[in-house]
Amino acid sequence: MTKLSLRDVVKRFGSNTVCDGISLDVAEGEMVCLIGASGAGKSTLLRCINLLEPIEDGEIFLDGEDISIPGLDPMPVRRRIGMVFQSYNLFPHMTAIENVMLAPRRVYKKSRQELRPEVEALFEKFGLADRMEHYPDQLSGGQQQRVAIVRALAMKPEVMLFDEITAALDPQLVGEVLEVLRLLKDSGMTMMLATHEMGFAREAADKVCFLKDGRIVEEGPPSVLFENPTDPQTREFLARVL
Ligand SMILES: Nc1ncnc2c1ncn2[C@@H]1O[C@H](COP(=O)(O)OP(=O)(O)OP(=O)(O)O)[C@@H](O)[C@H]1O
Repeated sequence: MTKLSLRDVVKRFGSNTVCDGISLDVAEGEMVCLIGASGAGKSTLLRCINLLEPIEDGEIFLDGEDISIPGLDPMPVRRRIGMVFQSYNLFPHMTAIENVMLAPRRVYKKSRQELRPEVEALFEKFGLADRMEHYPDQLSGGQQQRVAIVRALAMKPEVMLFDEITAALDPQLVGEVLEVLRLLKDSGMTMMLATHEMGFAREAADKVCFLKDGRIVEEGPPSVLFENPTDPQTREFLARVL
């Protein structure tokens, strides 16, 4: 079943067309990786889906419902579509678990006692059970990013968007964050990633989209896109990065 559907999405910054008519379907439980050179429009597309950026044209559907109608309250949509960024932005004066419980306490008006069992289970699931009471500066970058993912999951989203979440990490910490993505995929989460981690996209994605100048130039399963791309621009990009 299609969970997320983009139809001819156009996003401009002034005269710069950053998403130039993007159409894409993401099925329930699917992991879609957006790849492409810096400036291709990957981050902007994710930000449009999460309604962080208004779009100029086109539609975005979540479970068949148009979420891109101008003037629509973005907050209920953002509860359903979680997003994690390159910078984890945890509050430094709060422990990991307090960081994670903050939004659900405020948004769902739940008490710490009510939230704690489910939040602890998330920390456990992602290998952070012994880090719950640590402050961000007591955690490695990889652990902080995993806490940021747990924080997004605590809102019980139906779709997760990840924008270059390993780009700021030391290479030896990338693997533990990618492992979290694998676990999430195995648990059935619908996910979209902007990534430069070609090895991960190749091995874990259901579908890979190559973006160039705000357009999807080629899309398909990694076995086709990486092994036998039909588009010359895709071939040229892959030859450069692989
Ligand atoms: N808030 C903004 N205002 C003006 N231009 C912007 C804004 N955000 C992004 N852009 C422009 O949109 C284009 C696409 O940027 P975007 O960050 O989406 O690319 P990307 O593919 O995610 O690149 P990267 O891999 O470096 O993250 C760039 O030309 C960028 O300068």
